[in-house]
Amino acid sequence: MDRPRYAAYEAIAAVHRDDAFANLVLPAILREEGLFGRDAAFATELTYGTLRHLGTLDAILTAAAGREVQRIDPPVRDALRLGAYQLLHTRVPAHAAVSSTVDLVRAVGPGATGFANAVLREVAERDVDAWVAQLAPSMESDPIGHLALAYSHPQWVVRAFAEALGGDLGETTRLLIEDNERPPVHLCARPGRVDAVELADEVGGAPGAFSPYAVYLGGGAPGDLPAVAEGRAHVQDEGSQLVAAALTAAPLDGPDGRWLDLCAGPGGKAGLLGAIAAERDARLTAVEVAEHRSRLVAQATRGLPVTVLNVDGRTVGEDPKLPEQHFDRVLVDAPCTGLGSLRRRPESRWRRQPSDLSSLTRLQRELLGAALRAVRPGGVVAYVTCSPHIVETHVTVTEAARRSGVPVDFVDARPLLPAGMPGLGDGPTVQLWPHRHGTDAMFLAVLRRG
Ligand SMILES: C[S@@+](CC[C@H](N)C(=O)[O-])C[C@H]1O[C@@H](n2cnc3c(N)ncnc32)[C@H](O)[C@@H]1O
Repeated sequence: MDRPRYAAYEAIAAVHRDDAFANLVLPAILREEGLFGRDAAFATELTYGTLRHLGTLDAILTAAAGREVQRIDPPVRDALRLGAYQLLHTRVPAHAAVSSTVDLVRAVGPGATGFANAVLREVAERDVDAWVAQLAPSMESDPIGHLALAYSHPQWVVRAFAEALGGDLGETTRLLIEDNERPPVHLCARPGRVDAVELADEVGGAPGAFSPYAVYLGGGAPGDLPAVAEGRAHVQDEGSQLVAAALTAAPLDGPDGRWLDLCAGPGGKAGLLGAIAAERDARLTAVEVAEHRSRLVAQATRGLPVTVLNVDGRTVGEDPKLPEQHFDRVLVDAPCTGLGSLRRRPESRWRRQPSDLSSLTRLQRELLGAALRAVRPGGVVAYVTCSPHIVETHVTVTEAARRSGVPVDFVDARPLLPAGMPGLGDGPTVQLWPHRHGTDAMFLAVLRRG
């Protein structure tokens, strides 16, 4: 059997059968199968592409099979998804996509080879645009339903994006298209260790458009880079760099040596904040509730002026290491739905549910409340999410500030980002976007305690 396709099938099946994460399970499968170079790249493209386009593929397979895709045996269903992806989204010739999928079905669901052959031949009758035209509701009658099917996102996610974009469906469409692209790897050149231009030269990449620390990697595995192994750089989306650096750019009167990161795991932003703290004689306390993630924070900040605490961030005022009114700058990079980084996690759009929002927003409010207790009068708090969902952004910030009983003012976050950055809106908060900035959709609100 074709090994790259088998590897892709195994990864997709593990995501659906075992709730695995594609970015973790696929590298292990590629190693087991001994796949490198072009074969590994092909298997990766098939896996990620199939998972991203799953919603549209399933609608097409349902029509082609004449029965709900959910009623097809799971191994055969995943093989068909992989075959349909090749037919509709790659340059693989139709006969090769069909015959390799039938071979796969012979191994994973032997009774279904005739069925698989017939369904894929039906899928191959049209291209993806013709299928969408046939199956999606019209843009006029049901724009959210249309965009969801055409660009393979759940309807509730499309609705949330459209709302955060002020109802602009043209921009929403550009965002959905961007979510289906393979995102480039961004590196963060750690200040004091390496300069972004030097790092770009060293790794054959290009300096980032906005963050002074960002380098866009051209290709290759970032884990193999000496700069990453030696702690001069780490992998981090440019948007994450910008919002972490914004906290350190907020003007402050008085002392500026005690910084706090209340949700630090696995340590990307703590790594950047720690490197900036080292240059400014400050010290960062990095809090993470999950033990294994707090160990990752310790690894990510080795050699930097960072103290890692494996405690619940909501214990400010109870834990003697987290006194109230003590810190000058506080970051709350809150747990969230992650709807702003769907490009990087191909299966996550199908896993997340609107029902996740209520427990997450409660936790977000409590953590931001704790941050407002931890910061000293005159100090600043940055609230960050990698989600643009307004319930996790504007609603959480407004509610947490209102309930905190602490006097706070919004600081305009736009001047805390590099000069000349386009598309930052009317302030005082900032929402970054993949289709506008090439970053994850990070949200940033900066509050100053009165
Ligand atoms: C969005 S992630 C933070 C990412 C991190 N700042 C970075 O840049 O690598 C949120 C983190 O908050 C942690 N967390 C969740 N609840 C927490 C709590 N009550 N106290 C402290 N950390 C918490 C999660 O385990 C998770 O690691």
